[in-house]
Amino acid sequence: MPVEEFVAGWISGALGLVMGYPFDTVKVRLQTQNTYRGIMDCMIKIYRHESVLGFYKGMSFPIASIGMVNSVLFGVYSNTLQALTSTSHQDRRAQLPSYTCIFIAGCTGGFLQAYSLAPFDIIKVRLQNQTESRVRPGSPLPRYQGPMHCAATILREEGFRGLFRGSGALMLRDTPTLGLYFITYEGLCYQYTPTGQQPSSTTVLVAGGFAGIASWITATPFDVIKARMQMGGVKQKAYKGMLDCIVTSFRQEGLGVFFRGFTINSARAFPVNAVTFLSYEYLLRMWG
Ligand SMILES: CN(C)C(=N)NCCC[C@H](N)C(=O)O
Repeated sequence: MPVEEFVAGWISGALGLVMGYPFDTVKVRLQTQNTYRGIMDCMIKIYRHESVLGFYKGMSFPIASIGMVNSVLFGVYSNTLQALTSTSHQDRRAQLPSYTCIFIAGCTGGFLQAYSLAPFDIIKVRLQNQTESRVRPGSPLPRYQGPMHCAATILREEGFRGLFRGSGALMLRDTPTLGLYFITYEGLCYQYTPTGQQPSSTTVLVAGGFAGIASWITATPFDVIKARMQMGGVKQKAYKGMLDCIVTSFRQEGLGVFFRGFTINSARAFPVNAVTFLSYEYLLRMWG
């Protein structure tokens, strides 16, 4: 089993994360809180009340964890494709496997990444949703004082299953959309690369960026449900389950609720995934 895809996936995932983290914080706030009038209002409020550091709340932990999760995604994708088509990463540049195989491999990677992501993602979302400004002497402490404290609090108050709150929605979000993610990436690289050559850096950047946009556009409705389920145990009314979350959100806020964070998700997706795929390809070529 080629392991370099796992390592390259890890590093490239961490680089992509840093690139897109401020967008991600704004997105999570828009999806789960009703106090912001839009992207600009949210950004201005975060900056005023929490300084530039507010955009990076909870980032140290995801750098390591998202790297690991991305390593599961890219490693499982590549190894599944190899098992399905008996081709290596290099062979696949000369002859594109069928889109069905790419889709199945992407969905398999997406399914497994969802469950490895769930406990880390809930911690990220809860920390990003803390609106307290920087801690000053005398000011009340935020509910969670860091990723470890957040994990321990969830375990204590909500049990082990609490760490997997929203994981069903996360799986529904990631399985099909990651199939689409890899189809878009491989298809665009193949289309714009002369036969037998490696895709240029520009092609990889653009194909990676568009793969990110295509997948996040389709992922947004379940992304909203997932974030709300994850926050369900904190301030908002607790949902009885995913269906209750969908129905209640729709009844109270209309169809538009499922597209909350759509613009920022798409804007974030391009640079994050352009950087992720470029560093991934670069590392594999360096080791290849
Ligand atoms: C639509 N979905 C769930 C994805 N495309 N997931 C892959 C993650 C890629 C990158 N770390 C990112 O956060 O965009």
